[in-house]
Amino acid sequence: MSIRDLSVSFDLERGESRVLNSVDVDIKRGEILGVVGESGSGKSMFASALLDAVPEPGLTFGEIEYYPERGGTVDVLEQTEEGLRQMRWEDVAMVFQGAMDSWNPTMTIGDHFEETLKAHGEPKQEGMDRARQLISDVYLSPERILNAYPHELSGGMKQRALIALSLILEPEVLVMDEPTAALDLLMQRSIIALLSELREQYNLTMVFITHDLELASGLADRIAVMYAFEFCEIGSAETIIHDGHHPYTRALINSTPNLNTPVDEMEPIEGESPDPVNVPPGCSYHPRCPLSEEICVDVDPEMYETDADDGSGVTNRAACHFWEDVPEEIPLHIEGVRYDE
Ligand SMILES: Nc1ncnc2c1ncn2[C@@H]1O[C@H](COP(=O)(O)OP(=O)(O)OP(=O)(O)O)[C@@H](O)[C@H]1O
Repeated sequence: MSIRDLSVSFDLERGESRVLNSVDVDIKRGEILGVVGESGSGKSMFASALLDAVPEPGLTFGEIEYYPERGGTVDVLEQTEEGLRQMRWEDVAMVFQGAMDSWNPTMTIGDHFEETLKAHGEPKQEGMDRARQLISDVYLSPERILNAYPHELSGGMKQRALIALSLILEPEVLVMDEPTAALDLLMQRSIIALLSELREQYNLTMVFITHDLELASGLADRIAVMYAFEFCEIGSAETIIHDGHHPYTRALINSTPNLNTPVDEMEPIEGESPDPVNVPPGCSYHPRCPLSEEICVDVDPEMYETDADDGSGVTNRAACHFWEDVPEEIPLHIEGVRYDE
């Protein structure tokens, strides 16, 4: 997918609320892009905008081009209702935040699979065979799950079943908004491992949205860090965790609690995340940034190339006037522990 100048705004009584501001990114076939940031930074808006599914009365601007494997180009924001309906699920599927609770309590899990197949005109027998395969792929028992009502399943089982359901129409891209929220650590890790396997097995491209940078680093090839409704840094997961060049990225790592961290070494990020109606001028992070100078108040920094290519074929970029000084000025106190190490 190629995303250019993607923005979302709401017209509020107190002014224009720009909850996604001019995001540019290319998502390569087969890659997993993690998007991380504080609560309210615009992550869900980015996810919804990718499917032109921003809640009313939000307006989405910019360009999203999706290149399906069958060839051609789909201009996502120019689709008719029917085009969008087809694209969602069949090309780009999404697991929304809190979707674990969106199962209809009066229907079995099997009914949900059947209904989805029917709504997209897919043959039932073949589709349900695929459902059984997908349910075993997510390490659940097909017979038990298909006949169960949602309330009979644990949170982790519901989430796994939901991931299976999202793949029923064989999408190429899976967008997931906080798919492991509300699950315990062990279950989070097992879902991350599962997503990794599914990517290989079904050749999926994934966008994985989370507030948890460590979790993202265990799964994603590349991580985009969101601050104030924009990407402030993007790079390989390795670079972002160990060698980020934006002060916010490093603050986020230093503020991440780790079981081995003594309480007095934890560093919560001072100040508040911005209000979308009143984003600070210049660099939006300047009011909270320890390196802030006059230029940061006056000039919105461009995305600087911080290292052309760290060997992974990924170019890392950070929107900071002082990106060269950041690693020395803001040391990482808390070594990020990657889940896959
Ligand atoms: N329906 C809406 N109308 C107007 N503003 C909204 C609406 N939904 C969300 N917002 C605002 O959009 C901004 C971005 O919200 P978003 O849900 O994308 O954040 P997030 O990073 O996903 O946060 P979280 O991790 O808490 O879900 C927030 O300031 C929020 O208040």
